[in-house]
Amino acid sequence: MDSPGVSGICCQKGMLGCARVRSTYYCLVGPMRSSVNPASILWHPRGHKRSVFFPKSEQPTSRKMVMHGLCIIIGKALAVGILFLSICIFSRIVPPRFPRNIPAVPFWVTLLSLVRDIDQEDIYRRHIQKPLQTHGAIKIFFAGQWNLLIQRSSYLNEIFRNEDVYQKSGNQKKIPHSVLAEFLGRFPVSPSVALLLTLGPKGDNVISSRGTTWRLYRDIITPGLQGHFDAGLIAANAEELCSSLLAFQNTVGNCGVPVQNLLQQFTIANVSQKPTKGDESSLHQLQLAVKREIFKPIFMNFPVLDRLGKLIPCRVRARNVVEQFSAALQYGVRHGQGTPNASNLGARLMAARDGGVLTGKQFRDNLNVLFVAGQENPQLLLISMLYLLAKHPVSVSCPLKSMELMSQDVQSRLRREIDACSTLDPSNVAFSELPYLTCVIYESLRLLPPISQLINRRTSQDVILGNQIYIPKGTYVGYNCYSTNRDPAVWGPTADEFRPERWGQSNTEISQCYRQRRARAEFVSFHGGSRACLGEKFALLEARVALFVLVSRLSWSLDPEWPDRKTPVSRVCNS
Ligand code: HEM
Repeated sequence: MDSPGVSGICCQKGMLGCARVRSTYYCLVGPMRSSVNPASILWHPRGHKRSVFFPKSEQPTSRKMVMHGLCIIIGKALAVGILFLSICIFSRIVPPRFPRNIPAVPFWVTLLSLVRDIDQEDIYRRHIQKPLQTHGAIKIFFAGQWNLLIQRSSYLNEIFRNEDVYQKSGNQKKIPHSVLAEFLGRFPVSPSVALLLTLGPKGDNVISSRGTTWRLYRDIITPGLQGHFDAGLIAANAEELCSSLLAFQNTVGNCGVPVQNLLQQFTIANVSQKPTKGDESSLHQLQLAVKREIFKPIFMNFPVLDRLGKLIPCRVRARNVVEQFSAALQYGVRHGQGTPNASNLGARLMAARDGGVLTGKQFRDNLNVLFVAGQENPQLLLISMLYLLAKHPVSVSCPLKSMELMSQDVQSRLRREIDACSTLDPSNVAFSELPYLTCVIYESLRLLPPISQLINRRTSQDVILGNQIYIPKGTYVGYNCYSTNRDPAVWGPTADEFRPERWGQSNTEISQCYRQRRARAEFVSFHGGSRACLGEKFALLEARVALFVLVSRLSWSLDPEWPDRKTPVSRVCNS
C-alpha cells in the first residue's frame, strides 16, 4: 500500500539532495564566476573542487562544453519536473482545507484494496460509517482527487433539487484521460478545443451530460424506457433461467451453484428485449473483460497512470477490450433479433443516429452506458434479493398482532402470496396482488443498493450546504447510498436488518411509504430529483417478474461452503 507514496518521497529527497550539492558548488566558485566558464566547473568531477582550472591541454573542447551545457539543462528540467510532481502528489494526499467542519477519511484507506483482498463492508464499517453518520458528510479521496461524500438526507435533498449548483459531471470530465472515460464518452480532444474547432465527434452520455445535451438524449431514450414492456418476454426468460440453474445444479450435485453469470445473461436478454438464447454470453464475456480491466483499483485511484498510454501494456489491453465491446454492442443492436419495435431503446437510438440527430460517437457512448446501466444494475439487484432471501429465511420483524408470521420464512410467505394470486402467469398478474413481494424488492434495494456510492456532481459556485458546510466551487460531490439507506436516525435501530414488513402491509401503505422515502431522499438507490434513474420502472418490473418465477419454482439457500462476504473492493465499480 505504501509503495507509491514511499517511492514518491524517495524521489523527492534524491532530487533535493542533488540540488543542494549543485548550489554549494556554485557558491564555492562564485567569486571567480567572471573569469571561469560555469560549464567547465560543472564538467569537473565532484569532490575535486579545488582544481577548478584546467591546464590548457586538458581544457574541454567546445563540443564537450555544448554537451555539458545540455546536461545541465536536462538536469535542471528533470529536477523541476520531479519537484513539481512531488508537490502535486503531496497536495493530493493532504485533504483540502474546505469544507472545514467535516472530517476527512485518511488517504491510505483508499489504498487498502491495493494491498489486500478486503471486503467493501469491512472498509465501510471500520473507516467510513462513524464519521459519515456523525457529521452527515466527509471528505474522501477517490479517482485521484478529494471529494465530498454526503450521507444526511436533508443535504442530499438540497443537492438533488439544485442541479444548477451541484451539476452532473461524469468521469469523462473528472478523469478525461482514463480508460473509463473513453468507455463512457470521452471527448477526443479537450471539450474547449473541440468546441472551438468544431472538429471531432462529440461524446458524452445521458447519465453525465447536462442542459440541452441531456434533454436531447433524455427525449430519445425515455419513451424506450417508460413505455409498455413485454412482461411475457421477461417471464419466459425467467423460466429459461430457472431451467439453466436446475440443469447446472444437477451437474454439480449437492454443491452450491454460482448464479451470477446466468443472472447476467438473463438481464442482458431483457434489456435487449429478446429471448435468452445463450448468444448473450459473448457480450457478457466482453463486458466482464471490460469491468476487469477498467476497475483495477490502482487505475481507479490514480487515473493519472492512464496518461502513460502505450507504456503500460495492460492499459493498451483495456482500451482494446473497450473498443471490442463497443463494436460488438453496436453490431448487436444493428443486426440483433430484438423485438422489431420502434419504441425499443436500441431502435430509437439507431433511428436518432441514422436521422443525424445523434453523432456516431453520441450513439456509441449512450449505447455503452445504457447497456451497462440497463443490465448490470438489475443483475446486482437480483443477486442481492436472492442472497437476502437465502440468508434470512425467518422473518424477524413481525409485530405481535401478526404472530402467525413469526413461524414463516420469507420465501414461504412469498410463495403463499404467489399461490393466492388470480393467475400463476407473472406476465398477467397485477402486482397489486403481491404487496409482500414488492416489499422484499424495496427492502433489498434499500439494504444492498446496486450503486452503493456515487460521486457524480461538481459545484458550479461556492455554496453552503444545509447552512453548515461551506463547499468551494469546483468540488466533486457524491453520496454514500449504502449509508443513507441505513441511517438509524431515519430508519430506526433496526436499520441494518432485513425487514420487508417495514414498507407496510397494504398496497396503498407501501407505495405511500416508497414515495415519501424517495421524496425525502431517505431511500436513494435510484438517485433523485430531476436526474433520478430513467430505468426504474423497467427495473422494478423485471425484478417483480423474476422474483415471482424464481421463488415459485425454486428454493434458495446459501452454500455452507461459501464464505459469506460482499464484493471485494478490487472488483467494484463506483460511479
Ligand atoms: C435496480 C436497477 C437500477 C438502479 C438501482 C439504478 C440506479 C441509478 C442511479 C443511482 C442513477 C444515477 C446515476 C448517476 O448519476 O451517475 C441512475 C441513472 C440512470 N439510470 Fe438507472 N438504475 C437501475 C436500472 C436502470 C435500467 C434498467 C436502466 C435502463 C436502461 C437505467 C437507466 C438509467 C438512466 C438513463 C439514467 C440517467 C438518468 C438521468 O441522468 O437523467 N437504469 N440509475
